[in-house]
Amino acid sequence: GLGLSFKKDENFGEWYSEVVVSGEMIEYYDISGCYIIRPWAMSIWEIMQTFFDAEIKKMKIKNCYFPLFVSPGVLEKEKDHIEGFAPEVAWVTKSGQSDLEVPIAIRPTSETVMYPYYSKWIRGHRDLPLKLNQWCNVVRWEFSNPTPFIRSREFLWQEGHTAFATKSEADTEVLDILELYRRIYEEFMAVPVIKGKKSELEKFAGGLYTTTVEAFVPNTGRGIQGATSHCLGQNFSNMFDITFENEKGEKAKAWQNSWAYTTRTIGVMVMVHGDDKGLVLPPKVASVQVIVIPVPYKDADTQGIFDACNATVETLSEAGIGAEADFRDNYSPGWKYSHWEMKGVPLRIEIGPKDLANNQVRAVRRDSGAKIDLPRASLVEQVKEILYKIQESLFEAAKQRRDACIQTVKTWDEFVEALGQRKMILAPWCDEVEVEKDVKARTKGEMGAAKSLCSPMEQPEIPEGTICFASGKPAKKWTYWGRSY
Ligand SMILES: O=C1CCCN[C@@H]1CCCn1cnc2ccccc2c1=O
Repeated sequence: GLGLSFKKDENFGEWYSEVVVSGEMIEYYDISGCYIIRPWAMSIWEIMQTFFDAEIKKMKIKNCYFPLFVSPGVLEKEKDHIEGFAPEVAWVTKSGQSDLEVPIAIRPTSETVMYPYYSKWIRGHRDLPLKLNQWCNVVRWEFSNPTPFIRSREFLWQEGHTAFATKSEADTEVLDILELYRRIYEEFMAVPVIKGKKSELEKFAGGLYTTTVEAFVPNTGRGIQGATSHCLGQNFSNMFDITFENEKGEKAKAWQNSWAYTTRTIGVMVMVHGDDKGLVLPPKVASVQVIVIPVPYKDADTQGIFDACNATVETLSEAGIGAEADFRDNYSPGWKYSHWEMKGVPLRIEIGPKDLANNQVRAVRRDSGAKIDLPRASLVEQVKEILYKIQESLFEAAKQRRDACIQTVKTWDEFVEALGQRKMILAPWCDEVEVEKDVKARTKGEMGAAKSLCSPMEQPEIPEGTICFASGKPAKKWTYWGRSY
């Protein structure tokens, strides 16, 4: 088909909606906020899942599966945890023609589903640590503008729920998992993220503290929460009576964590790397890393060209490279170039009569458009090297674009100016909830208010006497602020 009708830098929202469909990742569905995840995106989810699942297995975390349905009594057990979220809970009220005696909730998250059983299973300190994870879907009936991958009423995620005898074990795991989330973004998606801690206002209200990896979308100037790793403290073990007899024979409350990343990761990757020709997939998450296109010329040895294409796919596949050929004879080479560029395949290999004669192939990089002639003799090493370079340069380019959007400020006026320039703003803050609420109130507008994104784990030095940009009180920490998704 034809190219995109919207340009990324001119109509970002329309560009995004179009590119996920034209790139064959998403099909729109007749229920608002719900999307079909097609194989081209599902394969990315599976590549990340394979990595993350292997890593948590190394940490002795076990997979399980709890029911989708939540009984109301248990869901509403924790008032302040649920109050802000209640409007998003979807309920089953009928089966067939008849009403259910009691409506049943569909899980928006699984704390209340799982923790009554944690209480039952955890008796003594030898039952700890209990570390479970599940790969599943969750439903949150949100009403703010639905966006494929970024904000949908049903999404896929993993949710880890762990219980420990001591706080220090929980604190350690929170950061171990956060590092895995950083790796998913930076090593696989080639998207730079900032590790940090959420403010009291922005954290998960049911927990003790929330850590996060924050990404940024330069085109919209909005931060986006990439994944979260919460320490729940003993809040839920108090609520659900998850106690154990410690070594001294005393009854003690478990220390818990919960952590998740979702299919939102795919949307962030599309937003950061995509361009006006379509998706741009980092090689690490591309199921097809190399697409081989035959370029026959009149009757010049067409079979020889096809054989060379097959041999190229064979050789690359044997070396563990995701390679395919497009032999469809009802499409021209030019059409195929555009098609596979739209799908974001990192590297294209063209084989025409000249290439055949010179025993070489013509490689074309999706990210830079660079054309490179590769002798067949050293094909595998060269392709591996090029894929490695594509991965690295995508990350470096994204990091440069993101860093160009960061502005450090000291005063309110500088803050407001930077916000107007759609920046991610690093400011010294007094860390008071009322002041954060005040910043939100003072920056309200049709673009949405500014909020705190995170306080980076890597804290720059705060010179003596530094005052908070918003309140003038003594600053306690450097914090990133901005508009967000
Ligand atoms: O993030 C995570 C990581 C995985 C496990 N859950 C935590 C916290 C979820 C917070 N949350 C988010 N939306 C909700 C929507 C409806 C009901 C409850 C909730 C809710 O508790």
